[in-house]
Formats: sequence, C-alpha cells, structure tokens
Amino acid sequence: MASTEPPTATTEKLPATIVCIGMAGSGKTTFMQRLNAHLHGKKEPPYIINLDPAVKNVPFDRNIDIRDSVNYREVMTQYNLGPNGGIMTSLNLFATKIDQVIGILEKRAGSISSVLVDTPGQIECFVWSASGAIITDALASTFPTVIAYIIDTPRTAQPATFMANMLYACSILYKTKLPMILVFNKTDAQDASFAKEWMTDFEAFQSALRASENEGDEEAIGGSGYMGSLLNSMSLMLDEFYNHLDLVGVSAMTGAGIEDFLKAVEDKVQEYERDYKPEMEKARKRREEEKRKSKQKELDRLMKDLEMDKKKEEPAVVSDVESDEENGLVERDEDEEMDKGNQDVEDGLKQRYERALKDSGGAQRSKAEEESLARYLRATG
Ligand SMILES: Nc1nc2c(ncn2[C@@H]2O[C@H](COP(=O)(O)OP(=O)(O)OP(=O)(O)O)[C@@H](O)[C@H]2O)c(=O)[nH]1
Repeated sequence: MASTEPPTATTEKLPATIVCIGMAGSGKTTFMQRLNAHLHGKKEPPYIINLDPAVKNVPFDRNIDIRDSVNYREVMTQYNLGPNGGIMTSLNLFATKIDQVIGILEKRAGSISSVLVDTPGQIECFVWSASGAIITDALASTFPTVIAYIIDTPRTAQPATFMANMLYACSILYKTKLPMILVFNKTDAQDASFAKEWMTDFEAFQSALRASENEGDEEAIGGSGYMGSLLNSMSLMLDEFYNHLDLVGVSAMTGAGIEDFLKAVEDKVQEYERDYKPEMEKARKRREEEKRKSKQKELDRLMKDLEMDKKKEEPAVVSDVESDEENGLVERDEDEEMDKGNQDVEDGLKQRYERALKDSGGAQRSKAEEESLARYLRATG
C-alpha cells in the first residue's frame, strides 16, 4: 500500500470513489460517459480509471487505463489463455501497481471530487478474483468507496430475472463489504418503479409472481412450480438485504436520474464513514496486532533456539567443563574464560560460536546443530 493510514488527518474532503460493476451490456460504459459529462458540466471533473483490459473503445478520457500498462491480447497469447483468463491475468498484473495508483490518487485528492472506476463486464473476473479484491480493498482503505451496481432494467422486469440480479447484487455486497447503490439503467426503455415496489413490498413481488404463474409465463417464473416457490421464499429472505441498498433509476442515454444517483452517492459516503470505515479500521488493527504477535512469537522461538544452542555448544568448546546441567550460562562462560585465557570476553558470543564450530571440526555436529548455528550466525552477522 502506498500508505496504510488513509489521509484523514487533513480536513479536506476526500473524493468519493465509485466502482461501476455490472453485467456485460448493462450500460456501465455509457453510464460512466454520462456521469463524466454531467460532472464536467458541474465543474467537478472526476478522475477516471478504466480497469477493463478487453474494451476496444472508451468514449471518454481516462486518467488511468489498464490498457496502457497491460496488453490483453499479448497476455492471452503469452500465457496461452482464453478471454476470461486473459482479463484475470491482466488484472493481476495491474494489481501489482495498485500502490502507485493509490499514490497518484492521494496526490490528486485535493483537486478532484470523485473517482470513477469502470470494470470488466465479466463481473466474476473482477469481483471474485484476488486482484479485484486487492484493488477494491486498496481504494476503500484510502477513500470513501461505493459500489454502483448497474442493472439492465428492461432485462430485469420479470420476477425470475429480477431475483437472479438481486442475488448477484447480494453476492457482490457480501464479497466487497462496501456500500452499494443499485442503478437501474435504461429507464428510457423501461421504467424502474416495479423494482422499487418489489424491493419495498414483498407482497407486491409475490403477486407479480402469481400473475406470471397464472399466465404460464415460463421465462418469468423460471419454468416450474418449484421455481415459483423458491422465488417466493427468496423474496422473503432478501427483504433484510434490500434495507442495505439504495435504488436509483437512471438513463445513461438521456441523463435522467443522474442527480438522484449523485445524491445516493453522498448518502452512501456517509454510510461508509459511519459503518464501514470503523469496521475496516478495526480489521486493519486486528491484522496488525496478529502480525505483531506472530513476529514476537518468532523472536521468542529464535531466542529459545539460541539458548538451546548455547547449551548444546558449550561442552564442545569448553572441554574440561563437567557436563553439569545445573550450571548456568554465566558459570560456563567463566570456565571457558579460564581455558581460553579470557579471550572470549572480548570476542563476543558470535566469535565463540565460530570458534566452537572450528574446534569441534564441524563434521561431528549433527545437522540440526549446524542449522541452528547457521541461523544464529545469520541473525547476529
Ligand atoms: N436505451 C438505452 N440503452 C442504453 C442505455 N445505456 C446503455 N445503453 C445501450 O446498451 C448497450 C451496452 O452499453 P455499454 O455501455 O457498452 O455497456 P457495458 O456494460 O459497458 O458493456 P460491456 O463493456 O460489455 O461490459 C449499448 O448498445 C448502449 O447504447 C440507456 O440508458 N438506455
């Protein structure tokens, strides 16, 4: 990480980071283009990052583009990968540079109001990959970060497709653990009021489901009575999950609803500060404490090894010392000093070990002793 501490010490407002995630064709790129134009119009130009290595044309200026540092086609050829493997490997390569990206964003933080991040349409390549997690974690630990889940409204207007999309959103929410806004896009083609109703009133969803069943609409209910009852139960189960989400209807094509979206971002940024940031900081402190403890454990183990090594090595060096296990280290040192003419006092422990190795002809040592000694010399050298 560029810095483990988010730059909260300053009083300036940090730019909200909006990560756009959505299925292929849901309209992420068009939405980002619209948002970009809208923010430019408000004289609040955003900072734009493109994380889709496979996209051919991006219809707006990017500040950082994964394609500048990773050649997706070459990655596919070089590593003999298919399209999804190529995207994942490109993201992996980009994730190695995330510290630099965060460093740049930190420098720009004072002059930008938001950061927009476009992601590949193959959602799982980003959300369920290690690199996706590294990138979102790095962003979220530095800036207030919000997920905008873009949904193709006309293709979600049936109970079954709606539920499938909600489950996907649910999995993203639990995977990223970041505040999420459901962006029902393409409202110029299909109004999103049905979604609002289904999310706030499960009886409305159930009656829509019943209506589809009565009409025998297989696509709407998924094709069987079992599916109908499953959807029914899921609508009850997801009720609690819906409470964590904001829903906005937008049209990336016409620009309708973009201001509502920006208002939702503001609300989610507050939620991030209130709920997510303290949790993340707790998790960070926990990780640091665990790291400190394991370091301490290692150190204790090393010290113990040294103690044991000393005990093992001393008789080989001090030939006339009785093998009296009761004797402490200091006493053995004194005996040794007599034999070696006080040489060791000046030489220090390290030289004594080296000499011990020489005196005892090395080869006589057990492998464990050799390793232990080598460890000691490394640690003290
Ligand atoms: N009617 C309508 N069409 C839209 C809207 N937004 C996007 N589209 C269309 O939906 C299609 C997909 O849009 P994109 O922005 O390329 O979608 P995407 O999610 O970036 O697609 P991938 O790059 O494949 O992930 C295009 O034909 C757009 O013109 C909208 O608000 N209304």
